[in-house]
Amino acid sequence: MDRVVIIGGGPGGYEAALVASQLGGAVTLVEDQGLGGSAVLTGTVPSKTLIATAEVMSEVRESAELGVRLHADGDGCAGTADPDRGVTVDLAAVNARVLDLATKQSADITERLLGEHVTLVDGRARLDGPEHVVATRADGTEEVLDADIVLVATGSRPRELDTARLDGERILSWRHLYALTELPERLIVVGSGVTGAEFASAYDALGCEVVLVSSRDRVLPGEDADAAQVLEDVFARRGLTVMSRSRAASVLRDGDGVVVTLTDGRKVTGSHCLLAVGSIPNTEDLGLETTRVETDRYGSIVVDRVSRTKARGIYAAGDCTGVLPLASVAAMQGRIAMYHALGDAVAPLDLLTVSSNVFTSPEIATVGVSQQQVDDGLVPVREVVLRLRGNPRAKMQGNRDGFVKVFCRSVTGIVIGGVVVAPRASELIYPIALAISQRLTVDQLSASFTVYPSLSGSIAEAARRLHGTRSIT
Ligand SMILES: Cc1cc2nc3c(=O)[nH]c(=O)nc-3n(C[C@H](O)[C@H](O)[C@H](O)COP(=O)(O)OP(=O)(O)OC[C@H]3O[C@@H](n4cnc5c(N)ncnc54)[C@H](O)[C@@H]3O)c2cc1C
Ligand SMILES: NC(=O)c1ccc[n+]([C@@H]2O[C@H](COP(=O)([O-])OP(=O)(O)OC[C@H]3O[C@@H](n4cnc5c(N)ncnc54)[C@H](O)[C@@H]3O)[C@@H](O)[C@H]2O)c1
Repeated sequence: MDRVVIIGGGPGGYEAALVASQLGGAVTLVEDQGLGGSAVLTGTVPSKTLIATAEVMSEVRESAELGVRLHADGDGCAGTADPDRGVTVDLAAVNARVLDLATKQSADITERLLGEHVTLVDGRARLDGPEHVVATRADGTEEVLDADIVLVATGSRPRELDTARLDGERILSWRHLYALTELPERLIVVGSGVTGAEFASAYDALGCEVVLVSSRDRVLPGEDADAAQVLEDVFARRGLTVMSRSRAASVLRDGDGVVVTLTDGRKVTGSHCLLAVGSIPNTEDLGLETTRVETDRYGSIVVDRVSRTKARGIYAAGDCTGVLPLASVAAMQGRIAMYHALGDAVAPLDLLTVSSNVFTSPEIATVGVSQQQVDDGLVPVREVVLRLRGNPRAKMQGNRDGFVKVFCRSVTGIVIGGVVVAPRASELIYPIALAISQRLTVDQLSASFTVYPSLSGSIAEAARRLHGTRSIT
C-alpha cells in the first residue's frame, strides 16, 4: 500500500486525500489551522457568505423600480444601505453567521476525511528529504512520517506592504474582516483585482461608503475589459468612488482612522483600509531545499500539468504552485496528482476549460478563450455580444447591466469561450463551459430549449446569432 502524505488541508489537499484513499493509498494529511484551508476558513467560503447578504441588500436597494416600498422603522441598527428606506445590516450578526458556516463546513470536511480512513495530524509540516515529512505539533513534539508520495498543498497568504502594516483593527487583510462588528464608516480598499473588487462591491451594498484605490487604468485588470467597464459604470452609479491610476505608497493609522498616501502624494482618509494587493505562496520553511523541488522567482512551486514537481514522488497543488489561484483548480490539481501518482487514468490540467466568477454585483463569469487573446490575434474567432437589457426576463427583473459574449472557431463554429455579466452569472456560465469541454458547435448549443423567459435564453440566442459567418457585436 502506497504511503501518501499531504501537507495542507485546503481544497488542494483534502480533495487529493479523498482520491488517494479511494485508490487504496494509506493517507496522512497534516494541517494545524483546521480542515478546509483558507478557502473554507478565511477566503472563498466566508467572502461568498458575506456576499450573499450583500446581494440581498443590492436587490432591496434596487427594488423601488419594481414597485416595492420600504418604510423606516427607526430601530437604530448600525449601518444603513439606504437610511431613507429603513434597510440596515447588523454586521455582527452577518459575521457571526459567516464564521459559524465556515466552522461547520470545516467540521463536515473533517468528518468526511475521517470516514474515508484518512489519518489527520494536527501540526505544521516540513519535508526532510523526499521520503520524510516532519510534523510539529503545537506542543513542540515532532512526528516523522515516511512517504512514498508527498503532495504539497500549502496555499498562499495575503501580501503585505512594508509601508502598510496590518493591525487587524483598522488596517486589514481579507482575513480580518469577519471580526468586524460594525460597518466601517468609510472603507478604503487598496487593490482592484478580484479580491478588492468583490469586497468593494459587497461593502458598498451593505451600506458603507467605499473608495477603491486602483493602481491600473481600470478595475479588474485581469478580466474581460467590457465586463470591467460594466462594473465601473455600476460602481459610479451607486456612488462608489474608484480612484484609477492611483498606487498606494503607504497606509498609516491616524487615531480612529487611516490615511492612505498615494505615490503621487495625494492622501485619502477613511475609517478602515482593506489591503487587497495580492498573495504570496506559502513555500518558505517547508524544507524544499532538502529535495529537488524547484520554485520560480515568485516563490511558487514549479509543476507540470499532472502536478509533478521536479522531485520524483513529490507533487504540488493549489495556490502554492501559482498556476491559477482558484479553489476549483486547486482541487483538480490535487486529484490529478493522486490519479497520476497512484497509477490511475489521468487527463492533464486544461486551463481553457476552467470557469471562474467574480462575485460582484453584477457577477462576471468567464470560461475559455479571452477577449484579450482574440484582440492579440492569437485565436481567430467569430464572436457575438448580446446586451442583457434586450432579454425579456432581465427587463422583468429590472436588470439592465450586463451581457452575454460567446466566441466560436471561425470555420467550424465550435464554442471556445464566453463571458457572462449578469446576476448569478456563476450559474449561467455552465452551458458555455459544457459546450467548450464537449466541443459543441454554436448550432448544437442553440438547439436545446431554454425556458421562456430566462437569462439563459440569451446564451442560446447568442449561439444562434453565430450560425453562419458574420461577427456580430
Ligand atoms: C478573499 C478570497 C476569495 C476567494 N474566492 C474564491 C472563489 O469564490 N472561488 C474560487 O475558486 N477561489 C476563490 N479564492 C481562491 C481560493 O481561496 C484559493 O485558490 C484556494 O484556497 C487554494 O486552495 P489551496 O488548497 O491551494 O490552499 P489553501 O486553501 O490556502 O489551504 C492551504 C492550507 O495549507 C495549510 N498549510 C500551510 N503550510 C502548512 C504546513 N507547513 N503544514 C501544514 N499545513 C500547512 C494552511 O494552514 C492552509 O490551511 C478566493 C481567495 C480569496 C483570498
Ligand atoms: N471569485 C474568485 O474566484 C476569487 C476571489 C478572490 C480571489 N481570487 C483569486 O485570487 C487571485 C488573486 O486576486 P487578488 O485580487 O487577491 O490579487 P491580484 O494580484 O489579482 O490583484 C491585486 C491588485 O492590487 C494592485 N496593487 C498592488 N499594489 C498596489 C498598491 N500599492 N496600490 C494599489 N493597487 C495595488 C495590483 O495592481 C493588482 O491589480 C485571483 O487571480 C483569483 O484567482 C478568486
